[in-house]
Order: sequence, then C-alpha cells, then structure tokens
Amino acid sequence: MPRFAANLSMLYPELDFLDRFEAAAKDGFAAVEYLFPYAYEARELASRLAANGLKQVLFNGPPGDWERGERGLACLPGREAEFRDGILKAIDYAAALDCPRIHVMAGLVPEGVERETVQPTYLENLRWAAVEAAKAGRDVLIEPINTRDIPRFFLNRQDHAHELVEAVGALNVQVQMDLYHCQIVEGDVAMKIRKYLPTGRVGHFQIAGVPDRNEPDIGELNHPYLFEVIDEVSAQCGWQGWVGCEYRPRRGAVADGTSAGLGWLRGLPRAARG
Ligand SMILES: O=C(O)[C@@H](O)C(=O)CO
Ligand SMILES: [Mg+2]
Repeated sequence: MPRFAANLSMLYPELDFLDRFEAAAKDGFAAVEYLFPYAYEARELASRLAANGLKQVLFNGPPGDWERGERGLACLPGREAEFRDGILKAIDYAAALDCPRIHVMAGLVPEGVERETVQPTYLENLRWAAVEAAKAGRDVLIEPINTRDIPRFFLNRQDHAHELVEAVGALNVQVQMDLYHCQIVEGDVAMKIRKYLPTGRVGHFQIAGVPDRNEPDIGELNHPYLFEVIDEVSAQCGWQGWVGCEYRPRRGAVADGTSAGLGWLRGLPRAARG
C-alpha cells in the first residue's frame, strides 16, 4: 500500500490546529501535510512534529490574501515581488520543518483575461521558484484544481500541468496529483496514474471522496483499486512518495471525531500509514 499522510488543514477539525499532530500520530500516521504554516512559529511546528514522531511532507507557499479570495500569486502579472518574498519565506519554513516539498498555488485568472495571457508570468515565476528551491534542496509542486471548488483557477488539468513542468525544465518541479480534482475535471483516473507516474514528474498524491470531498470510501471513486494501481506502477518505476488524505471528515466529524471515519484506512490490506 502507498504511504498516507494526514492533511491537518482538513482532518481533525474538532481539535485546535496544534493538537491535530498528536491525534494524527495516535491514529498511526507517520507524516502530515497542511495548507499553511505561517500563522505559527516554525519552531513550534517543528516541536509538534518531533514530539509525535511525524514527518512534514508538504505545505503550500503563501497564497496572497486568502480571506479576500486569492488562491496563489504565481500567475498574477504585477505581483512578482510578493510572489518571490512568499517563496523565500516558504523555503525558510521548509528548512525548519525538514519538509522536502512546497506546493506553489497558481492563482486565479483575472476576470476578462485569457489564461494564455498570464501563462508567461506563471512560467517565469515557477522558474524563479525552482532555482531558489533547488538551492535549498526542495521541490516545487504545482497542482491542478477543479473550478467547481475554485472558479477561474489557472491550472485545472493534468496534461496542462505536465506541459508546464516540461516547459520549466527544472528537475525539482513536479505535479501534485490530487485524484479528487482529477476525477471532477477529467476522470479516467487510473489511466492517468499509469500515464504520469512513470514520468518521474508526479511528486505527491492527494485523495478524497468525490463529489463531496469526504472520506475516500464515500462516493464515486474506488480508492482501494487506485491504491493498487499506484502500488503496481510504483513497483515498476520506483516512486516512493506520499498520498495526502485531504478530505473533510463526514462519518466521524460530529460524534466521535476524525478517527471514527478512518475505517477506510484501517481496512486496507497491509495498511501503511508510514
Ligand atoms: O486540493 C487542494 O485544495 C489543496 O491541495 C490546496 O493546496 C489548495 O487548496
Ligand atoms: Mg489538493
């Protein structure tokens, strides 16, 4: 089975953020990811990781003004200086948390502007981020996201993400393949894993039930089958990454907490949470 990381932005909403580390470790996870570390001192987060024997495997670069709807700066002409400051801050956190990957959110295509118009800005920003991240020994990830959840998001499809990774041409730029978004936008998920994982350009997976982003055993995707596909292809190509559990708990959230909804994980053959 693949190795699973708990996404602490979505799992354990019944707990304060800093208490979610312990909860994930108690549930058997060996790794965590979350959207943003910036509201906390890096040393506080590092001590939670260490105290609970957890690895940090992913977090996001600063997204701009999240409260006002911004979802990344990478494709926004005129925001390059802010983008660069954010990437340098993320690299500092990645060093303090010993985190190998940073997800750089693409941002929203401005109203009335064509996607193609902002693509040069996106590529230039990614190239810059790749160089800075490489100096620090980190990978930069880009994630196609569905437009039902984030209308006008610049990057929606796996093929577009892989084209962009090729265009940047840096070994430390990879695709964050979130199977939830992939199913909503384009489907044919198993074949896309078979197509893209052997390229060496998939840095990380994420999962959630589709369509409602709840536990992976609710909804239209057959995750045990997809995990077998990831296992089979990984065995052939040597992929050794993580699968982030990025969903909003439905089964357990109210009565018993997130743990009660982890039956899908406990039920997997040779379940590997670390
Ligand atoms: O899929 C998602 O929503 C996340 O992985 C993310 O980084 C942006 O919200
Ligand atoms: Mg995701």
